[in-house]
Amino acid sequence: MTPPTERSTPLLDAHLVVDRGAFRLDLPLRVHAGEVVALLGPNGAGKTTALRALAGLQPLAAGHLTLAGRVFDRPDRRLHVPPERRPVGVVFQDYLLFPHLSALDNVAFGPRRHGLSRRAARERAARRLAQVGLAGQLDRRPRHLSGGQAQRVALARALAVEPVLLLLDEPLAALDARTRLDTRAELHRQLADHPGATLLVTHDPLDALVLADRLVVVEDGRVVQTGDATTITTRPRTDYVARLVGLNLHRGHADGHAVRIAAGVALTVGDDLHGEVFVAFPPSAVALHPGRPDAVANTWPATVGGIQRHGDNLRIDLTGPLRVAADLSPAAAARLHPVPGQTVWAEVRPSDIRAYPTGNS
Ligand SMILES: Nc1ncnc2c1ncn2[C@@H]1O[C@H](COP(=O)(O)OP(=O)(O)OP(=O)(O)O)[C@@H](O)[C@H]1O
Repeated sequence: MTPPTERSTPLLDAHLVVDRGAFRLDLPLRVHAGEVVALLGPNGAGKTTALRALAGLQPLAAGHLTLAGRVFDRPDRRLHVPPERRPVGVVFQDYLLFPHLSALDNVAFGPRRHGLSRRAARERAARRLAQVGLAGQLDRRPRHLSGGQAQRVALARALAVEPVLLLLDEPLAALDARTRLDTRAELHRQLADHPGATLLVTHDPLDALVLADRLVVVEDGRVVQTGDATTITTRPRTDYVARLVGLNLHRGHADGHAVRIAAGVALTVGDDLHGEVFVAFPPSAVALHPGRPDAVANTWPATVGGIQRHGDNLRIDLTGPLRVAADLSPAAAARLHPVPGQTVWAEVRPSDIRAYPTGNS
């Protein structure tokens, strides 16, 4: 989609404040027409709570929720519109299809409730199912559908009410790896055609990166980072995001090209910066040597911790002044023979390190 301008009015404009016991979700959220936003975060971050609040299943403690200019939640004015009166379509993680209804009647259910005649609702449902490639499966009950087909029925059902806001809760989590790949591509096509706002809740970074225009990362009920896929994957701002995108991340103090990271470790970086910075580099950029290498910059002594297989390589966790993951090719591993507890020297080339200020996101 064309990126929305900063000034255009978002279709979804919300500030979700929800209390669940000791946990508080405090999440500003704006999604424009045609935009797909992924809400990404670790277990317990508050993703499901946000989704339930948007659907109207969870009352807000404070804040507001506006869809296409209409207010649906304003606790300070005691305003709360119940789920069934919201222009919201939801694809639940396990789809929640009605087992006793055919695919067609599952999809026709929403339009019927919105007042369409039985015939009009079934016509719309048939059209929706055809759009997701299920024209031949209209009469099938959910138990006779494959996982991928059930997912598409659930999507057709959510879209059949022509929602202003489409909510997807881990939409591919229930599928096996192969079906996931095909269904992800299919879902991407369907979302591109959806004129409303879409919010995708997931803890799978691949789903978020493939399906979303923008990512909002939450940890412990708060937004920790937001941006497009490139920003998130190249400039992580928390350990969680760095792990998600497979980068080593450290904070340090920059003085030109030199960044002081920890006691005794300073890294030379390509970027010329001053003040507090993040430095990020991939495990594949870390070379390991049995003794001190000749390179003058960016070497430090480290201790081999855990060793795991990582694709064709070995992933080594290094302890010492910097906790860093390093990937060793089979050839490099054969030369080094890493064993836990072994002392090695780590080296990263300045050109492989990205440095950026901690201040703005
Ligand atoms: N019924 C409840 N009562 C009290 N606290 C709850 C309840 N349900 C969830 N919580 C708390 O709310 C917080 C957010 O949970 P939530 O399910 O929204 O996270 P999530 O990001 O969706 O996690 P997951 O990826 O594991 O589904 C958690 O700390 C959890 O302990």
